[in-house]
Amino acid sequence: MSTIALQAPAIELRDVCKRFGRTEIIRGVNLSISRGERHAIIGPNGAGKTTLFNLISGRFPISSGSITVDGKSTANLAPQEINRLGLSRSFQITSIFPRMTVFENIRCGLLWSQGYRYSFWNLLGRQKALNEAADQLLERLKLSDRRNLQAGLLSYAEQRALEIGITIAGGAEIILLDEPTAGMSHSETDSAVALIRSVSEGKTLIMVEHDMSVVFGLADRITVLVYGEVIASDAPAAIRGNAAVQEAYLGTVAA
Ligand SMILES: Nc1ncnc2c1ncn2[C@@H]1O[C@H](COP(=O)(O)OP(=O)(O)OP(=O)(O)O)[C@@H](O)[C@H]1O
Repeated sequence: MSTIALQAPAIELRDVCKRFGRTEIIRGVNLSISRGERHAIIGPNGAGKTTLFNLISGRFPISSGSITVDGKSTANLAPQEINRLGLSRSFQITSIFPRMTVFENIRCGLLWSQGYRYSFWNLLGRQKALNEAADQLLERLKLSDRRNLQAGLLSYAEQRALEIGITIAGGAEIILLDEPTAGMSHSETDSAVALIRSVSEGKTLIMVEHDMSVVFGLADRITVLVYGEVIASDAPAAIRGNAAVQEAYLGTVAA
């Protein structure tokens, strides 16, 4: 790896715009996220947070501007190619396989990240190293005792934990989590925060989250998006004290 690449931010967006038809949803976003940073993107409903994730992860092409992951341009790259640059994302809606066991879901995440597809399942499923890696990950997720249960039978919070596991299974250095604690009780949220803290240790974490206790408890830096524009990007204390942010967003939620 070159020195330039070593110094590059994990993610950099320059003047990124996204239009759907004539509507401009993301309007000239500049954002630089350092390696190892835990970064939260907050803002009112419809501000464009998920769209931003979709642009970073390559689900949608940008209309103009540029995005780099680890110093490399993602222009014209498919989501799986961006994934191979070391970026992995979760979705707002759970994307687990409900009829497969918890163990099989994790093993699937590991296989997928290694570039294999389901047709290789049986052949590779016997591999001892793969099974061991899956079991280790289940332990980190505190789901070992659910190993052989159909994933669809897990509690909602456990399903979200499993999803985080699938997201990190490939060892990605940059993890994008979309509303990881949505729909959870206080105690479930506390467990999810502990899990996210542990799995993102030493990695770059970017999350979209509405729960301000999660945001202010986890993030090193917070970006506030309003109507597709960044109105502030700063340390949590500065965000909390920012009058424009208070007016546009924090005044309306418990922070
Ligand atoms: N594929 C699409 N086609 C057209 N419009 C879209 C598309 N995806 C999102 N939008 C619009 O872009 C705007 C931003 O949506 P987005 O889901 O990114 O907001 P958000 O900040 O994540 O909101 P929330 O907090 O409610 O999840 C919305 O007005 C939405 O209707």
